[in-house]
Amino acid sequence: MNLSDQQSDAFVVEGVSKVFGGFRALTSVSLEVSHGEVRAIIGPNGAGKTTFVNIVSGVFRPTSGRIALGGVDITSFSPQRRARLGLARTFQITSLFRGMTVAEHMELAVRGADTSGRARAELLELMGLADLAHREVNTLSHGDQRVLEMAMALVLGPTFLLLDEPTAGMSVAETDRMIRLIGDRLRGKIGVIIIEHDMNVVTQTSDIVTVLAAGAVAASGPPATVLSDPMVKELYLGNAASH
Ligand SMILES: Nc1ncnc2c1ncn2[C@@H]1O[C@H](COP(=O)(O)OP(=O)(O)OP(=O)(O)O)[C@@H](O)[C@H]1O
Repeated sequence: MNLSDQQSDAFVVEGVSKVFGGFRALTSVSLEVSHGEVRAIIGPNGAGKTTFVNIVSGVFRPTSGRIALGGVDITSFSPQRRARLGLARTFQITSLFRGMTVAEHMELAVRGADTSGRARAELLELMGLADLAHREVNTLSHGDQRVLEMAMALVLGPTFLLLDEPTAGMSVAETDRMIRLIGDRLRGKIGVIIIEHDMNVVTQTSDIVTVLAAGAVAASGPPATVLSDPMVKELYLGNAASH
């Protein structure tokens, strides 16, 4: 894969490696996510998922390799500059402010950009949060808080959204709602990269699953194929080394 050959609206990771001290956390990871695609990244503990998220979002620089968004090489861009180019993200740990309302969080999320209050209200409506606009966030359920974080990430109209374990800590009903939001509201409209442990979520939301193991891509393909692959099952059972 060559950055100059890529589809211009795709998100491209090309030969990315990351070394911490003497430890190689990622080894030549390459993937390409199309606009409108939902891509799940899975892998057992320690596979390199968090390192991957931090590199994609601009928290870490890769030791080698490149990242491009919409034909622009963003490898050296800060998280803020990536966001301005259309790459939004949510975090594993919730990052809301107690005492502030849902609507105030949406204002905070636009960071002074020229967006209308009406557009923000429509987004809240779309995400099922309209009735909660004037509630303080600490009075919301965990599920509503996570959906608000997603709405905040969407407020500037990103072309790609990175979701870091969006269903972590959710009840079954909350998880089902998140699956519907990703499937109905995001899929086909923007590119989504979802880091997820729940295979039910992966199966129901993603077009393609990429499996990371020991810092490298071990498999990639449609969820039904990848999740039934004996090698992938063994990775999760922790006995891949015996084969
Ligand atoms: N800052 C760091 N310094 C040294 N080693 C690190 C650092 N960050 C991560 N690692 C190592 O890199 C490997 C991959 O870690 P990473 O957190 O990316 O995996 P993960 O797939 O997110 O795991 P989990 O699902 O358990 O969160 C691990 O062996 C980890 O110990």
